[in-house]
Amino acid sequence: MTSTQHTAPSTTSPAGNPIGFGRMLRKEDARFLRGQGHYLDDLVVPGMLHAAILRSPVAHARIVSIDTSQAEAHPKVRAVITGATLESLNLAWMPTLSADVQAVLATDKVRFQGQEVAMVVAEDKYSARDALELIDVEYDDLPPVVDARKALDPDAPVIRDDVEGRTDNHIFDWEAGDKARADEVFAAADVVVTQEMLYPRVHPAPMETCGTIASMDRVTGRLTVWSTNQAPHAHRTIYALVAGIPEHNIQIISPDIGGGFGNKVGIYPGYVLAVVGSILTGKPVKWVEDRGENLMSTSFARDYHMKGEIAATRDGRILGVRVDVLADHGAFNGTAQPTKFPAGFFHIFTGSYDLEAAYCKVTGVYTNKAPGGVAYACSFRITEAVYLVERMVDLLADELGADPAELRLKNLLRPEQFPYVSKTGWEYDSGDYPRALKKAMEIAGYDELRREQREKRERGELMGIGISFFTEGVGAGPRKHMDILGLGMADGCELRLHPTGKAQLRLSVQTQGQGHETTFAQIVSHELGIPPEDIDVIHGDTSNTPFGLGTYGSRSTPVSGAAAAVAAQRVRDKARVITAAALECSTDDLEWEQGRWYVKGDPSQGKTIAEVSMLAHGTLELPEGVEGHLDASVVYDPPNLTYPFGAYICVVDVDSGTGQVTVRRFIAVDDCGPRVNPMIVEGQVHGGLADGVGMALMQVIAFDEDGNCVGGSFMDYLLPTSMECPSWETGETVTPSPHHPLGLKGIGESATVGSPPAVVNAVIDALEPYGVRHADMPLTPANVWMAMQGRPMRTDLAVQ
Ligand code: PCD
Ligand SMILES: [Cu+]
Repeated sequence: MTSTQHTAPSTTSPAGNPIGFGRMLRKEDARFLRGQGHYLDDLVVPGMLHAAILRSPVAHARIVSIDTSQAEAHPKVRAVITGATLESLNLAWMPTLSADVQAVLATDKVRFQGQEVAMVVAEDKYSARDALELIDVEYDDLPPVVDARKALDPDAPVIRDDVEGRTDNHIFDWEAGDKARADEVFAAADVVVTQEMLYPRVHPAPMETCGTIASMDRVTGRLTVWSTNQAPHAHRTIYALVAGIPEHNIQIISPDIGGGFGNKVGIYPGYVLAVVGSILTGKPVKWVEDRGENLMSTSFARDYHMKGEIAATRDGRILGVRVDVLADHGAFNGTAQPTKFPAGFFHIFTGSYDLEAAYCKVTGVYTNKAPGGVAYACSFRITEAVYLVERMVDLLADELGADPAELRLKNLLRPEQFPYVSKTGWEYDSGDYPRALKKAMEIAGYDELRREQREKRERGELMGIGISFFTEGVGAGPRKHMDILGLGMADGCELRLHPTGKAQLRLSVQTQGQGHETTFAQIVSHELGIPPEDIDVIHGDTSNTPFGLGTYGSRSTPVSGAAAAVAAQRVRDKARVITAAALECSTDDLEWEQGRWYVKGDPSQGKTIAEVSMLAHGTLELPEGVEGHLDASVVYDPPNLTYPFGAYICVVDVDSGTGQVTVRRFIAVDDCGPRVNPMIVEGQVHGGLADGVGMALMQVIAFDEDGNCVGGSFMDYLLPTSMECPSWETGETVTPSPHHPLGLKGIGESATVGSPPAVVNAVIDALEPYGVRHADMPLTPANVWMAMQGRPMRTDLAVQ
């Protein structure tokens, strides 16, 4: 045997990318930046027709009659579908993700402004829209329930009279924690602070709106659905269950997605209608909503009215938190969350602190508003929970006259307490919280900022410093703990190694802009030592990928990322056996270095993964029990959620003349374990911070007294731009998850979760000279101004 000189493996690929983790440009950007992305509305299916939806102009009314004759007479119209059409197909109602039903098209009543009333299918989209105006609907107005706090009044109109025997607007009562113990702790505490607060109704508002193309082949009975959705496999199963189409005859293709943020998890009436339209016309039918439809009718987020209480000793030891929540779920309970958790993971509201007791009660109610309750950048209500506790801690600091940073440092869980079981039953896997907060304070120059603030206050200038510390539980989830509609939350993954050593990774999760085509290739690259550019990531097509529940709740890295790592490890183990056979040695004699098995003590004798792959496909006689090829497939059931955390500090200036808030600095220290691609992680954090500034300062889907949605366009529902955002200052600590094979925790939602309380805490801190204790988001100039006058506003109602 010829012995070649052995050199250490290269840490970069021929294309200059890292082998494994590290900064690299996103593989997908080559096509996005050159206009080669394929979003739903780019797709043209031969013979395709176009659909448009007629929506209710009012929030609550009985439908007296619908006349479609003129629309049907329109020369380009192929079909007009009403609730009556659907009733004949038994499709007028569809199940929601929370065991309720939702009208696909209204039959009896309309229950929110923007609700689907009829669909027109026409030869082009303009004709479809024109024909909507030819439909004549007679409504008999009913009083709407707009204020969630009045939904349970005895004389409130009953919204869901479609459900037999229903006499009120109550959906559920749910509680967590130990009430008796919490009451004891509160009774004995030196200090108790109470505050009511609203996490306003907001909207994920992805850049691309929702839409679908449905094609039912009358000959084969095969349904192909292209849709911009975050969970193609779950959609396939739901279509099978709802429409009774055999699941193997359904293919869901999720193309490039222009942002999801939770908005594209569920199934909307328009999707079902496109399928019906295709069945009726025998042609593919495309339906894409416009911006107003997206904001007015698809899943909103939050809308939690919370009453928080925090108990502590006089010297600042936090003893307990209690909270009572009124959750506005709109007209149908369409909340997307694991079955057992009607209030999502809200009971993580104990935050990052070592408490003695905690208790929460959540009551869900119907109102005449759009349904949903989606986890917009929030692992199922964690955003609300973090906001609650971080506001309460600041209120406590104010009450005690303590510095909010000091108070947090005093009460944060200590590293030696992990794994830590919270008072509401969560097992936090790992963390070093004080280190993260100290690091953020160091980057911010905290003491210096406080000195600057004191000086400014003397001059009458309003400057505020806001802190928030958050813990999330992401990566849903262990099948022993959670499911969605009875489906467990494990993810499948398949890794194929081609003879030449190039690979293909097939995932059940679905990227929406997060960069999975890059980071998942990096995960495999990390385990196998092959260049990331040689690993093709395939997703978004149910016929070409293994089953899994999709991408939301920052679950891709914790669940599918683990699946990919385990698959790669299996390939590596198999490669070891084949290398041993080829080199005629024992597997025990082999040692691994990046990308290669070699003989201990003789590094020149070895085989790279590419070489082994060729051998595995070749004629080499393989040992007993070893199949040819290196492929591996895995289903990963996570043992626990992963618990990323972070410490954020926001610095604002408030104009005392106008109430205008300027976010001057924002420091974000995040810990998501090791970072697969630090550039992508920073991008995720930047995006989430901007989201947080938007929610804190400018966004709310508000309603007037008639139930009109005041926020149905980007003229009213404002998105933050770089003009409203500072240059973000980021930092990191790294605490690996002990149960994830690579220690990875999710990051996708962290910044959206952690930033709103930091901004609000900063604004309230700035308003201290005015004695302001609290004001609800969004802290618009008007709202800040009113708070300064001692007259804080109801931000959810457009009429005061
Ligand atoms: N450690 C670590 C982690 C992570 N990572 C990365 O980062 C990202 C993210 O991740 P995650 O955390 O896992 O997550 P996911 O699952 O992937 O995703 C999801 C998320 O994501 C975020 N982000 C984003 N971005 C973009 N661009 N777009 C979008 O849409 C979005 N969305 C949002 C949301 S809202 Mo929900 O749905 O609401 O629940 S949830 C969510 C990816 O790529 C990964 O790989 C790394 O690197 N490292
Ligand atoms: Cu939430």
